[in-house]
Amino acid sequence: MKAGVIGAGAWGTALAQTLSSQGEDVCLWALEPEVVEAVNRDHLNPLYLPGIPLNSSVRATGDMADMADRDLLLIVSPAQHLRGVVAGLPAGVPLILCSKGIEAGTTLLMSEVAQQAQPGSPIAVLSGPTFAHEVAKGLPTAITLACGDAELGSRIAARIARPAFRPYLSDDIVGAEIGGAVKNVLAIACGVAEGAGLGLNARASLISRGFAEMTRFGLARGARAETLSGLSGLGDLVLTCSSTNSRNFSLGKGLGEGRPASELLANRRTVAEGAFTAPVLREAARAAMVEMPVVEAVCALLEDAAPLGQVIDALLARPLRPE
Ligand SMILES: NC(=O)C1=CN([C@@H]2O[C@H](COP(=O)(O)OP(=O)(O)OC[C@H]3O[C@@H](n4cnc5c(N)ncnc54)[C@H](O)[C@@H]3O)[C@@H](O)[C@H]2O)C=CC1
Ligand SMILES: O=C(CO)COP(=O)(O)O
Repeated sequence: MKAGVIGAGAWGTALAQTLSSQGEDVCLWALEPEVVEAVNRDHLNPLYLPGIPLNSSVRATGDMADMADRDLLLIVSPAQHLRGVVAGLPAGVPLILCSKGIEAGTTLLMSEVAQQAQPGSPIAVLSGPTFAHEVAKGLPTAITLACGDAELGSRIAARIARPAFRPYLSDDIVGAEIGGAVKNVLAIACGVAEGAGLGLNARASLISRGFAEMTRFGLARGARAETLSGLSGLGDLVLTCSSTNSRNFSLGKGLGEGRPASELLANRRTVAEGAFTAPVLREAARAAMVEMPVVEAVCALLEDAAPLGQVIDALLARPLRPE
């Protein structure tokens, strides 16, 4: 069994570590030569997953040609790079998409992008409440594995499951993807509430009303409600909206403290996907006639379109309505 992991950020490295823990031959593709060197020489990824010793069986490469002999590929690039990355892969190999986002310019989900870039490759989506450093340490984690082909999904689930890493199978790819993409934007909103000192009631309201937005949008795009209330939707929303371990929550916290988005986003090495997803989600929601006021508010702050106080006041002044 030879798996390839494409993308050696925190999540790709954690997945490579988990997979390699039970005899899977794992080859990890990294963009940065210094990551390739550090993984192969020191069994560390100090750039993206500092302080976690990696299994010596995780081998890194900077050459996509090394993926030619892999029979399973996990795609863990930032969402906006997924199209380019997938286009360079060998054809016909099952792809597990682990990136969370919606493509700018097309408003396509990652599975739709991958289908365009590699039309012959079977696709599954892996998404859920999974902080990379916890998974890499072997802490207990449950995650959704969505696949339209039940037999392939079962085989992949059995192959990637580990004693403390439990995939739950679903056939709702769209639902799994929408939960993961939307929760990142809502985590920015919850971070804003934290940074601006709005209190825990405000955070709970944002999680709950944000989940209503996620559900409205998901249903409009063909997701199933039970997927959105599962690990890849509500589960990941709760995780990401409650901890500064989340890059999206931390970004929001900075915005809530009054720091400009341009400063918070400049020169960062790690990805806060919600910042890229927010305007694309707004565009897709407007096109589908779905109201997403929390998402609209996050966009206004990211675009520096209105002062923080005004954005908060506008949300609070919305007409009263039934829950
Ligand atoms: N970190 C986490 O706990 C989790 C992350 N994810 C998702 O996984 C995806 C990757 O995130 P992380 O591993 O956290 O990334 P990261 O923030 O740790 O690292 C950034 C990654 O982007 C890559 N990158 C930068 N420019 C690129 C380019 N031009 N082409 C291809 N790759 C490029 C870097 O090589 C690096 O792998 C994101 O969509 C994220 O939402 C999903 C679950 C958990
Ligand atoms: O997706 C994640 C956890 O499931 C990671 O969240 P952040 O990208 O906000 O750090």
